[in-house]
Amino acid sequence: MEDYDFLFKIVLIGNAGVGKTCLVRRFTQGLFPPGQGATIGVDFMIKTVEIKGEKIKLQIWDTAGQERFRSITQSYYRSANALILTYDISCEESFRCLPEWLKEIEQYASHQVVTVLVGNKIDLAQNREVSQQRAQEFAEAHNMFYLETSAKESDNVEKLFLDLACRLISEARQNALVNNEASPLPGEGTTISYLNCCNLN
Ligand SMILES: Nc1nc2c(ncn2[C@@H]2O[C@H](COP(=O)(O)OP(=O)(O)OP(=O)(O)O)[C@@H](O)[C@H]2O)c(=O)[nH]1
Repeated sequence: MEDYDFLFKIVLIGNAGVGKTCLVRRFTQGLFPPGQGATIGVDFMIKTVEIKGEKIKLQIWDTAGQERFRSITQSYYRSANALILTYDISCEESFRCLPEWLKEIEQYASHQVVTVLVGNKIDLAQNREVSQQRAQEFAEAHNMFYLETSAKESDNVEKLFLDLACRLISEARQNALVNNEASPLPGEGTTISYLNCCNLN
C-alpha cells in the first residue's frame, strides 16, 4: 500500500544563479542556504504535503542552469508533471533567455506539462529590471501561470508549490475522468473545492 494519494514530479529550470536551488531548499528544508554553489547536473528532493486530507508526494528535481549541463537536464523534462521556469527579477538577461527555455520545453517536455513562470528575488526590489506587468503578459502569452517569489525572505515559496500541487491534483482527476469514466478516483465521493487552494492565476 502506497503512503500517498498522489505523486507528482516537478522540475525547476532556468538560467544559472536565478535561485532554483534556494527555492527548493526553502520549501523542503525551510532554510536559505548561505553561499549556495552552482548545481552540478541535477539534484533531487522529496517533500510530502497534505492538502485537504490527502497526501501528495512531490518529487522535486533541481537542474543546473549552466549551458554545459543542458544535455543532462533535458532528459528530466519528459516525465515531469510540472515545470517551474525561473528567472531573476533583478536580472534582465535571465528574463530575455526565457524564449530559449520555452523552446526546450516544447522539444523535450510532455504536451500536458503544467508550467509556472516564477520571478524570484523580489527582496531585491530596488534592483528590479523586469516589471511584473511585462512578466505577467509574457506568461499569459505562453499559457503559463505566473508568480513572484523570494527564496531569501520566504515570500510565496509555499504558495508556489502548494498551488501547483492543487493544480496537478485537479489535472490528474480530469485526466482520469477522460481516460476511464467508470473507474473510481482517489478521494471519489469527497467534494474538494480546488478554487480554495488553487490560486495560481
Ligand atoms: N537576494 C536573493 N538572493 C537569492 C535568492 N534566491 C537565491 N539567491 C542567491 O542567488 C544565488 C544563486 O542561487 P542558486 O539557488 O544557487 O541559483 P540556481 O538557479 O540554483 O543556480 P544554478 O544551480 O547554477 O542553476 C545565490 O547566491 C543565492 O544566495 C532570493 O530570493 N533573494
